[in-house]
Amino acid sequence: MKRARIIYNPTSGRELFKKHLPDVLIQLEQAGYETSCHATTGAGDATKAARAAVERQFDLVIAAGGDGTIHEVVNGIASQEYRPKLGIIPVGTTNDFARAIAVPRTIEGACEVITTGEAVPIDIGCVMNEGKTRYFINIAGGGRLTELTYEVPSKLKTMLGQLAYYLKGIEMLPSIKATEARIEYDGKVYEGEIMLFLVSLTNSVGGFEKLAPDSSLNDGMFDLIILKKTNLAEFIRIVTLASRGEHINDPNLIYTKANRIKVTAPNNMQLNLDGEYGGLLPGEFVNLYRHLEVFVPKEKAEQMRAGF
Ligand SMILES: Nc1ncnc2c1ncn2[C@@H]1O[C@H](COP(=O)(O)OP(=O)(O)OP(=O)(O)O)[C@@H](O)[C@H]1O
Repeated sequence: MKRARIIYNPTSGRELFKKHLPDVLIQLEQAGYETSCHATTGAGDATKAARAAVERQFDLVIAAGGDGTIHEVVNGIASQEYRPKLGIIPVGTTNDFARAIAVPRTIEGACEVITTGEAVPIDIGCVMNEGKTRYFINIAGGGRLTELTYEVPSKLKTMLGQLAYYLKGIEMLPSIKATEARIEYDGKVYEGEIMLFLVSLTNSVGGFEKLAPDSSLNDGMFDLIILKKTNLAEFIRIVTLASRGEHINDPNLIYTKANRIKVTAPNNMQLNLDGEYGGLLPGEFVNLYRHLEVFVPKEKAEQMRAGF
């Protein structure tokens, strides 16, 4: 029998996962997995639990939580030589990664993807900053706006879900200022004031499903977005365009693919990794080609093979 380890965050989203755990265990048992569980206790615990699952050579690690939990689990696995397959049960607030790999946002549906879907290799982002190596699965970014994701209190997210981010975004608008940065990408350089930069692995970021419309999960390339300095009115106009995927040809924006990206910023720019604080820049980003096998629905696996 194959062995699976569920790492779940009991505080994720609307805090519903634990109630469904017996059903999940039955579904996995029927699919041939002997399964055990770990409930996370706080920040960083999912990384430790994932590392322990690697050491114990589990075949499958299931991250049940929001993007923060998935991020932590990936950070426990990605640096290791033996990497168990990854399953996702999205019970968080935004669940960007689940949306990007077409995993349904019901517990039963997500479990079915693990039991009847296909494990496909996908790219993982790696960043070296502050003398550490960290990994991300969805997006890295810098600039004042990207800091709002970890300024939204957990209680507010439990109560309001996605709306909490929008409220925080509106509250922050007047304080969004441009910052100096130098961004080197595959031999090219942009230097100047920017509102934000994003290094994306998927097309689904912060609830914006068309932010990086050309992104592919397994082409070994990041989608790099640099938003140059704008005034507030321009900024709001571009965000509105971005919600419809119509921003990429805007002259205030650079949108390109790159495999290696180096960012330096003189003013202590913070790095956001999958919605979590990821230390200070400078940093260097490398795309790890097809580094981790993740369960996706069969149709999605076929699409990916066809190059979508
Ligand atoms: N027992 C716990 N109590 C409090 N916080 C926890 C606990 N376990 C994990 N955490 C922290 O909660 C953070 C956020 O969790 P997670 O991403 O799963 O849910 P979310 O915030 O509801 O969703 P999203 O990230 O999609 O907005 C994790 O990064 C982790 O550090």
